[in-house]
Amino acid sequence: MRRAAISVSGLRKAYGGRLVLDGVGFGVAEGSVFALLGPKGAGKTTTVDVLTTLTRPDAGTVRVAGHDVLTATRQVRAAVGATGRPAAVDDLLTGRENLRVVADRKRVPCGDRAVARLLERFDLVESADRPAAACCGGVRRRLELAMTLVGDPRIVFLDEPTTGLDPRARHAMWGIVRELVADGTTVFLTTRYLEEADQLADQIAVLGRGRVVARGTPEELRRRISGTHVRLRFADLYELDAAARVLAGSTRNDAELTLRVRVPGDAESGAALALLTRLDEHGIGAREFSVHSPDLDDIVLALTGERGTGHGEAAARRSGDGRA
Ligand SMILES: Nc1ncnc2c1ncn2[C@@H]1O[C@H](COP(=O)(O)OP(=O)(O)OP(=O)(O)O)[C@@H](O)[C@H]1O
Repeated sequence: MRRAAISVSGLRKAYGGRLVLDGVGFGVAEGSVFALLGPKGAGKTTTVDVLTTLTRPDAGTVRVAGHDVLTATRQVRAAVGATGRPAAVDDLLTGRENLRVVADRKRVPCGDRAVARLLERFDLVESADRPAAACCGGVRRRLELAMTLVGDPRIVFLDEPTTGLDPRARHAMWGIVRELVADGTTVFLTTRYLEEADQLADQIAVLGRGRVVARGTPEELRRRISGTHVRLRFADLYELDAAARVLAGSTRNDAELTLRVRVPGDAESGAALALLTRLDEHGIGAREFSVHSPDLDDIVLALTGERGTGHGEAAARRSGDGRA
């Protein structure tokens, strides 16, 4: 069992009489990736702010890197790096200068060498001497992350690290997060993309109405709402009838000539193939098939009754077509 990098229990925080966090609790194992998901205004940023000592909790116990955030603020700050306000990129400075400013603030020994290493590691050498304002989104995000990692913090907080990035830059960022974890860093992530949490997180906590409403691995969460289904489309009503008889319990749509079949959330990759094989054994061929996984909106809605912010962007949707 790995040690806890972060442990939170009974965390409460109100703003002007409005309770934002109402007894939040979770633990994050050292060297793991933890994702905090929740609809807009659920309190994700407030939680991160408490964990990084930017905001004082009203009640509860919050320990980060073994230190209490209220009584050992300095030690917590020395152990963590966070994207967002404290590491904000200065547009007028170059990437190298931005990194140097953070290194000086953190009193990192041999600052120039540390900066050069980070530029190299984050593929920022080419753009190092350009003003940050002239850099594209992916480069800026890498710079922001590099600034977060000045001084080699043991715990890194990433607030929506890939929002607004194109798929290539997003995948590059995922690679960086994986490298960090391979080096033993603990990553605390907030994201609106279920796919991102899926790809990166060992554990996910869903915040809703000021509480953690669900916790588990991405697969465990999927299973809880069991929304995964396979959709099969047939050439005509005759085939649809035959398939519906074979796949008892499926939902049919005569107008679209489709069958919708629920599958366990943890077996989706083989689910379509298994269904197609079963139909084939009865001499039935499907025109098209697609596997639909629940997205963040589905999960948040199912668990909290609140609509999330993913707008379906996060849908982990795989589809294919072909005859069985
Ligand atoms: N400094 C503050 N003063 C007053 N209210 C605040 C303050 N910070 C946050 N809030 C309120 O607390 C609630 C939770 O905000 P928070 O930013 O933590 O949510 P979030 O889950 O990060 O949302 P988002 O996805 O929009 O970033 C919101 O209703 C917000 O308006």
